[in-house]
Amino acid sequence: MSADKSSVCGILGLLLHDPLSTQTSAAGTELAEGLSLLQHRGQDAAGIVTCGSGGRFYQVKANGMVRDIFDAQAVAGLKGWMGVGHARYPTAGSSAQAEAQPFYVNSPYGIVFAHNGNLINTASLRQFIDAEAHRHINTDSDSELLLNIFANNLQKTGKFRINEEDIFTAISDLMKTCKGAYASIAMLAGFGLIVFRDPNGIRPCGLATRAGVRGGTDYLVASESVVGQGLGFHGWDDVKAGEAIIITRNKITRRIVGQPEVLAPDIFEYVYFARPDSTIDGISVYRSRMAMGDLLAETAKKELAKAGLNVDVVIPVPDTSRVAALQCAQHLGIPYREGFVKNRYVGRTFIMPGQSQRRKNVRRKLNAMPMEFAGKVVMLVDDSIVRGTTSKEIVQMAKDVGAKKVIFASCAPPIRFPNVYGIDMPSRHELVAHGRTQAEIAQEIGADLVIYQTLEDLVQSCRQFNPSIQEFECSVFTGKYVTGGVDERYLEHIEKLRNDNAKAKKLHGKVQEQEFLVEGCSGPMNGSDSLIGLSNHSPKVGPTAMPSPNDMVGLHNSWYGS
Ligand SMILES: O=P(O)(O)OC[C@H]1O[C@H](OP(=O)(O)OP(=O)(O)O)[C@H](O)[C@@H]1O
Ligand SMILES: NC(=O)CC[C@H](N)C(=O)O
Ligand SMILES: [Mg+2]
Repeated sequence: MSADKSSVCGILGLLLHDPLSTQTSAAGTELAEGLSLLQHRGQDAAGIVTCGSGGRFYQVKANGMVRDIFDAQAVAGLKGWMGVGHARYPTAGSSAQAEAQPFYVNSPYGIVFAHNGNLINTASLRQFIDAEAHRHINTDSDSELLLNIFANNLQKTGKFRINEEDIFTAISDLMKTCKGAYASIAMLAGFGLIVFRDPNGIRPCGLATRAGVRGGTDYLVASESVVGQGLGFHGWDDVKAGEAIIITRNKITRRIVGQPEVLAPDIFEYVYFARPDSTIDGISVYRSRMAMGDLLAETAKKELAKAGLNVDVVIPVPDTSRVAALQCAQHLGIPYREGFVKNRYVGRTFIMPGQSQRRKNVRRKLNAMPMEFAGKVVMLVDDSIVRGTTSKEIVQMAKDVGAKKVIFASCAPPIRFPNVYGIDMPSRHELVAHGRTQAEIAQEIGADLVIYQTLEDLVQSCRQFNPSIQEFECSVFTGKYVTGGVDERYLEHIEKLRNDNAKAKKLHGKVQEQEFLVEGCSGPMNGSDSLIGLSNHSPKVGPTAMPSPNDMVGLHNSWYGS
């Protein structure tokens, strides 16, 4: 993962009570700010859609980083009192701009939709949507499918105006049909926000409130609590597994609609994805990483004694592992040193399919300080070893600057299986631990010894802060998928999508698509874009591309503010 940093998504929803905000870009401004606090979750594309007077939607979305897409001009066009945002790293379909979120469908009622997660039964859903629901799906994105299942369930009521019961029933039916992970936010034109989390609550999502500027309550929904804190919201509350929440200007209604509602949050959020200053399902990410360091130290003590090694210094692999490495060093009573300095100005290298490019990128990103390594037995601590690209390169760098011996310790157990719930883990054969013993992994990355956290200790690092959580989603370590229903055919399918060759091909396709756009033709469009023709696509190519806000053709809506 080192080349792309994160490979999950961030979702965000905001509803302001202030009636005057209908005419301003107050919500759009805060959404852009909030999205920048979720940037670590996905750097491929970002989008915001707001809803203004008359239920009209305004949209800005593009490939690239939040700060590049949402400049003052873009934000100024995002008018309205509520909105939805998304920062994307694709796990299904491609990274084409047409698959950037939020998605939109005009029928019924006008729905905007953002999704974090991944569906595992897309083939049968696609068949249903096509053959039975007769709805058009224009991309390979699973999120567009999820939106259309939701829209179809609402449409089935046949009502001009739906009520809360109808919405809860639609989501309950969706949860029976859609398998996989989904933390989702839907915005109904002129009405409000609808939030739901799959029956295992695999991906994180919570909400918070604050007093509105002219009275009433403002609502925020986001993947991580850090957004609430950053925007001045209080009382962070996680959406429960299988829960659906309807938020309007005047009221919030919550109900568990999914079965079996066994919370099993993805443990990798704590290991790597989430920001340390977030709390997810009642567990501080920071504290869980400290605990990972403590428990890793216990395992390290045993393994080092077995190998007859005495460590001189503990060095983290920046950034994520710092918290755990410091704690591990303290627990072992061994000095902690920042032996690697990270160049924080190396931006994301836009989609890196090749292994050689990834390796170069590690060297560009990290630099070793010789005095911390020379003549020493060093223990490097990282949060996880995925492909082994970072560890291999880093071990070599440590040796190049004179380390006597290099021990590599991981806060997570060996990763041997792909993730199917919204993390773009590489294909099995690209995982360095797949089919290798611990000794073989050490040999592969060039370390004198590799130490892994046990799964039991990793679970304990998180669970001790919220013992009510009975289960965590740990399939990347165990191959056991919490939802069931992941068969070998599906795994083969995602392997084909995720291996380096496939990504290289996609990249090629993307370049072609961009060239296509330069010539002024339209690329693939998602639902809404078919209404607004080309305007969703930036006429420019490259990271500086900046779309102008689009006035999406919204239905005139009498729910609010028309
Ligand atoms: O085995 P690999 O395939 O190399 O992947 C594992 C590495 O990737 C991540 O770091 P990254 O540089 O993405 O982010 P960070 O700065 O948050 O640690 C993670 O923290 C590991 O260091
Ligand atoms: N990482 C994610 O949550 C991605 C969401 C969705 N599956 C997509 O590919 O756009
Ligand atoms: Mg790292």
